[in-house]
Amino acid sequence: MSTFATIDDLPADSRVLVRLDLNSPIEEGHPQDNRRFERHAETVRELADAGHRVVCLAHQGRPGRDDFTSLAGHADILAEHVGRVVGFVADTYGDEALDAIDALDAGEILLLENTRMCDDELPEESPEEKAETEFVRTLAAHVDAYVNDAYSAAHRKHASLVGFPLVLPSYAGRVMETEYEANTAIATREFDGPVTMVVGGTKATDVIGVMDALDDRVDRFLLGGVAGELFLRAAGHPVGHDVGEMDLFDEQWERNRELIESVFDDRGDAIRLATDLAYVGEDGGRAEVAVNDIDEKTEGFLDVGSETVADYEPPIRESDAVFVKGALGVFEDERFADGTVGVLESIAETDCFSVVGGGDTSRAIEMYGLDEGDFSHVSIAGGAYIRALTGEPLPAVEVLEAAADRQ
Ligand SMILES: Nc1ncnc2c1ncn2[C@@H]1O[C@H](COP(=O)(O)OP(=O)(O)O)[C@@H](O)[C@H]1O
Ligand SMILES: O=C(OP(=O)(O)O)[C@H](O)COP(=O)(O)O
Repeated sequence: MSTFATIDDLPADSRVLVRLDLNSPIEEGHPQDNRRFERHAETVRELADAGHRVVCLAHQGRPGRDDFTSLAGHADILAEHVGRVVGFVADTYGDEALDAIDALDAGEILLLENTRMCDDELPEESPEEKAETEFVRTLAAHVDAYVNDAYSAAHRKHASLVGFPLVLPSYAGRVMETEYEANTAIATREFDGPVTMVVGGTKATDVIGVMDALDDRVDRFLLGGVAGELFLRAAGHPVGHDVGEMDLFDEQWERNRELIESVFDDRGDAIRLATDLAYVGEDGGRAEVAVNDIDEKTEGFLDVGSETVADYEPPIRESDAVFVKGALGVFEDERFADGTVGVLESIAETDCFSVVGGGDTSRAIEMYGLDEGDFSHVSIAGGAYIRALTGEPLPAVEVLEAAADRQ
């Protein structure tokens, strides 16, 4: 059981700052609806129905990346799920934001601009330093309480996640409560047979550190996505080619090279890498190549190949538990969905304990008509849930717990 206070403890008629995680896939500049909106809408609706004035904070993407956008479109999607108007101001803590907060009536909802557009938000610093920032001090003076519902971002020491609990009465929202409880129970669960982790996606920096820390809990790792290509590089294959403006490979390789090589040296026998990869062929369709036939780094690989999908099926079938973090390919494009969908189908066919995590990855379940009931738990958290598996505390949860002790 958690030791934080929840919104059941929130005093009546509060003006409350609520941190959500609406970080979503962006297509042609527009956020795509996903289960993060649906889940957070429950907390927001409950607060508004109870007569609180609700000021929402959230982030989208990372500066310099294509997915770094305004939250204007997010407000519309959130409103649809909540069933109430959600006002939006393109400001984080300036006069426009403060006037809109002050003008809220009971039951009204406001979403402020992307927290990462504010300089105080991102550098990872201690909660004490974050609590001193102008962003936190200014907003805190205009509200009565803080609610953190963003379990999926709780592994980040950003101002909107760790600063407010030091200066405001603080509570966990419904998503924070349920995700915390589910993921903590999973982290402490014992399994009799082999435990497998499917590791993919773009955030290699997050997953490689966790692979190292999960040394004694996971028996084998099945790799794909950007993380998988970085390990293929460590194995001497010339893969991992940056396409467009997204610097996914070279920067992450430089940053993690030593760790990747050391994890590979220590756990090489537990790590399964793709034996073939898929790319855009000359006719614009999906083409595949065996990893051993790749001589130079000329292609951007967007999925694992069909031989790899077949290779990954037996270890999944023999597992007692399978954890998924990150997609094995760019499944949003049907041509490159085979790896992600193939692995999810293999898991769905077994009766092992299974968890699928990640805001993007969990979306593949509904996009490709898989049945959520075939998985033990589908989490809207990715990095936070695998961090929880290591037993390491999440900074944003720790400050909520400390706040409850003081309240
Ligand atoms: N080889 C690849 N190159 C570029 N993007 C990839 C590749 N493989 C997977 N992806 C992308 O990874 C995304 C999921 O990454 P990530 O954010 O790490 O996971 P999640 O949000 O599920 O935690 C998917 O949207 C998918 O398009
Ligand atoms: O989407 C998120 O994490 P996830 O991709 O690990 O699920 C969170 O919003 C954290 O975002 P960040 O990884 O850009 O800090």
